[in-house]
Amino acid sequence: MTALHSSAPLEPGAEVDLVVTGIAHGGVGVARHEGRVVFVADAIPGERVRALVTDAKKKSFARATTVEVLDASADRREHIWAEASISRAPEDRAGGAEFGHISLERQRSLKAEVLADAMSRFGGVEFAAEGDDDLASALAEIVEPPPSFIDEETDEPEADTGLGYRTRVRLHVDPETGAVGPYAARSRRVIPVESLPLATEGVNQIAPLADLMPGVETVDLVDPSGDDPRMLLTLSGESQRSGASDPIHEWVEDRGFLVRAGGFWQVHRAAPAVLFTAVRDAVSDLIADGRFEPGAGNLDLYGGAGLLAAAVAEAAGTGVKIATVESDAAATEDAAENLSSLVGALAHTARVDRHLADLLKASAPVRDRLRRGTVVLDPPRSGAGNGVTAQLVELSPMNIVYVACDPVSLARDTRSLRDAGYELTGLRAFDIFPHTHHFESLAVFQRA
Ligand SMILES: C[S@@+](CC[C@H](N)C(=O)[O-])C[C@H]1O[C@@H](n2cnc3c(N)ncnc32)[C@H](O)[C@@H]1O
Repeated sequence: MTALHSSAPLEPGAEVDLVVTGIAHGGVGVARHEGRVVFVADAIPGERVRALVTDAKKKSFARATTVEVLDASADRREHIWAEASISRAPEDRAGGAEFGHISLERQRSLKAEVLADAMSRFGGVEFAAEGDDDLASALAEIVEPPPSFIDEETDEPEADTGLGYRTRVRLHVDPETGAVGPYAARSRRVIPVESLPLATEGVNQIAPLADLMPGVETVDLVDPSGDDPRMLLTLSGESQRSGASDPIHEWVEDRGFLVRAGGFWQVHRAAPAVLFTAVRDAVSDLIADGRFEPGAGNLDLYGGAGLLAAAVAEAAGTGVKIATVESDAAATEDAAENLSSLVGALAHTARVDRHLADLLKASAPVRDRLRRGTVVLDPPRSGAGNGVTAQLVELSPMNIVYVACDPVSLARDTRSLRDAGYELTGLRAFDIFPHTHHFESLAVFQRA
């Protein structure tokens, strides 16, 4: 039986037995079958699994999904979401919790491996163990867990379950049946589910999981820290979401932010505070090293509603000069409001590449102020990219504080910045998407 599976050809629909030896970007295991790489979903490095081949078009690699665990890892757990478990057929598994079958500690060490591997292969940065630590334990500490919340009933810190954190969830509607649910992993098939274990209680209370919603395309559930949870609907064939521009309030510790219901806001209920604090601390370190000038041309690129510019101001004082650049006009309006207590803050609606192109044509005194400045950037998943990175290098700010949600994009941009003479002086990572393969990183670069 095993021998038959082991030698089965790699073609869609075939089942093969695989030994999973590593983890790849995207949260999939890496195995080999007759010399060819196979990316295996729902497995853990160290396991032997039987997997269904789902895609074998490429010569260099194939894709497969675990259907049975033959030798389980000690880190395998019952999936946190019954509807995403491997007891279901691959096409019936809910997507969005692809690490939900792994212990939280191992999830974090796998994320650390992905970061270290990306930094080594694309960024030219090798992770080294410090002191008596071996590399594995040094790596294990790179990805920091989110802080515990205090349970309002017991006044004790909540257990670290990695559940109940998403304040934003998008559900989809099956165009034929009207059923509402998440997409299946790697497909656009709507999977009806009984609950959303990664989402907050507020999101779960309003989630229309048992309803049929014909004529609706997407259902966005939003649970702001300062307002009641709400649902934004996109009707079939329309691009606007109902209520998307309604103002809502978010709290980051004791600081209030105005945001649009449909605008960008960090997803984990702890994430705004985690990233605010990390950027504030990075800027405080630059100040302590005499490398930060409050009156220089400081920038918060991809600035959203101004969360990270506010973090810079918390470290550098309310007299800091800083401009946010954001393509969404409504988010820029919110940033202007959120930063209104800072006399030196400006909020621009612009694409970052276009804004930087304008700055590069500015007068010599303006260019000099920008050269003495610090750039914070928090781009979408694709990263700054070669174009914006080249513009940053030409602008040549003293420091770059880069917040990244994709480790490979960060690593690629790290190489460009290092090649241009920037030194990577700090790197942290935060597990603010538990039970998924995602995590956030913060890298600090200093001009030599
Ligand atoms: C990851 S979010 C970060 C927002 C903000 N820093 C925060 O933490 O709330 C990225 C933001 O970049 C904006 N954006 C995406 N592409 C852009 C571009 N080319 N130029 C300017 N802003 C862009 C999005 O609208 C979004 O608000």
